[in-house]
Amino acid sequence: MKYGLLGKSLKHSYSKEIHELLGYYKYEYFEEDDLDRFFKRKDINGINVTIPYKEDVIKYLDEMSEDAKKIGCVNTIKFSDTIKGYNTDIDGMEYMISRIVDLKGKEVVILGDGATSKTAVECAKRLQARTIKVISRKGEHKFEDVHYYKNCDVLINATPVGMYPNNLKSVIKLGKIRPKAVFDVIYNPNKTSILMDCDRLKIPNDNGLRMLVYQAVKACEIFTSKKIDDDVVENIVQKIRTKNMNIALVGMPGSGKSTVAKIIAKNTDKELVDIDKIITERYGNINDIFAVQGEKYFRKIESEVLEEFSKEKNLVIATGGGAVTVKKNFYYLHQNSVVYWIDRPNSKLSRKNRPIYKTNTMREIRQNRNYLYRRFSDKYFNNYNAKKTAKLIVEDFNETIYY
Ligand SMILES: Nc1ncnc2c1ncn2[C@@H]1O[C@H](COP(=O)(O)OP(=O)(O)O)[C@@H](O)[C@H]1O
Ligand SMILES: O=C(O)C1=C[C@@H](OP(=O)(O)O)[C@@H](O)[C@H](O)C1
Ligand SMILES: [Mg+2]
Repeated sequence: MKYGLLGKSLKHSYSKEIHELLGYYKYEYFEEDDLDRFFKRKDINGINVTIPYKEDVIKYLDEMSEDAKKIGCVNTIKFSDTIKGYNTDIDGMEYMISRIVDLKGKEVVILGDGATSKTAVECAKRLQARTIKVISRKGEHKFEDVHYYKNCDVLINATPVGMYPNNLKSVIKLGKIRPKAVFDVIYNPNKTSILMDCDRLKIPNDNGLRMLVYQAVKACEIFTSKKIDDDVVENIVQKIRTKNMNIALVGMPGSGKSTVAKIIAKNTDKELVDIDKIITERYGNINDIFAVQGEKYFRKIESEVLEEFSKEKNLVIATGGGAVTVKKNFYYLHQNSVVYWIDRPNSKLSRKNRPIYKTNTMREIRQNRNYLYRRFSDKYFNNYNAKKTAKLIVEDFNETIYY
């Protein structure tokens, strides 16, 4: 019995993890250049199909489901007496959307015109949207004209722009359009720049993880002829988020970020990334950097290191106390992290080896930064006792990533 995913570059896929959590079979990755060769294999029972083969596989099929025919894309194939293609992406998309908004009678704008966009169009039709506009780079309606649809109800990003490792790229700016709900089929990073802007503007949104898990569950049902509960979907979504998302700490210099982050890493399977430590390893002592090249240069390299690490997964990130003074660091951090502000009273803050306290008093720093710590963080904890703080943060993280 062989099950797996057919595609070209599958390093970052979550499919193996999802299917194996379902527990019915082992799941392999088939990275193939030659589809003729693959479809000659006799040992395959079921596969999922991903970029770039969702249309290319059609010629090898004996039958197709109605949805697959309508969309013209196949993401699931069952091999029995015949080879039958299905599209369960559309079911995943329906699940993702319908948890948040009823599409009936709504004006929908879809970004992109590739395979996922075709799925989104059929999904919007199935859910009885009033109007469906596809905008793309080269099509009839263009990304730069997105402002024509300023008052649309629902926006769906069906492009891969902004997907890891090209984090924070986006085909449109949300300011030009004010939908009432937004969906992004991307799930790595957890939040694309569009979704972070939605959070800021309190626009309901979801990323593509639920769609991904749900399409896998529907594929599994096809493979095994078993019915799987929606609870299982939510359970897997939570497990993947717990494993993939980061915990990031911000707060005053000397408030215990490095200490608490170390304890969290010890007590979870998350890897510790102390931004100051990496800067020291790469560029030398932080006191010397402040003394020789100055604070501005330090902020530049701090941002670069933060950008590099904060798009990775399953980390505990201890930031330096001044990370909040650079605006773009907000986006670096929030794409994959729940951000915690930890604090201690001024009298308890450590000054040792902290060049920032040479040029500014503690009061000044607090005055300049407290509102930034508040703005940057999702939650606040008084770091009264480092072990306790670490424990409370992990508990909170496990609860809050479930949304
Ligand atoms: N809750 C706490 N109680 C007492 N000392 C603490 C606590 N948290 C951290 N410390 C101590 O404070 C100092 C600064 O901690 P550190 O983790 O380096 O802070 P930051 O990374 O925020 O600058 C260290 O000596 C650390 O052991
Ligand atoms: O607050 C700041 O401006 C700084 C805090 C330090 O990190 P800690 O907060 O870990 O002390 C370190 O990044 C650097 O000395 C600058
Ligand atoms: Mg530190």
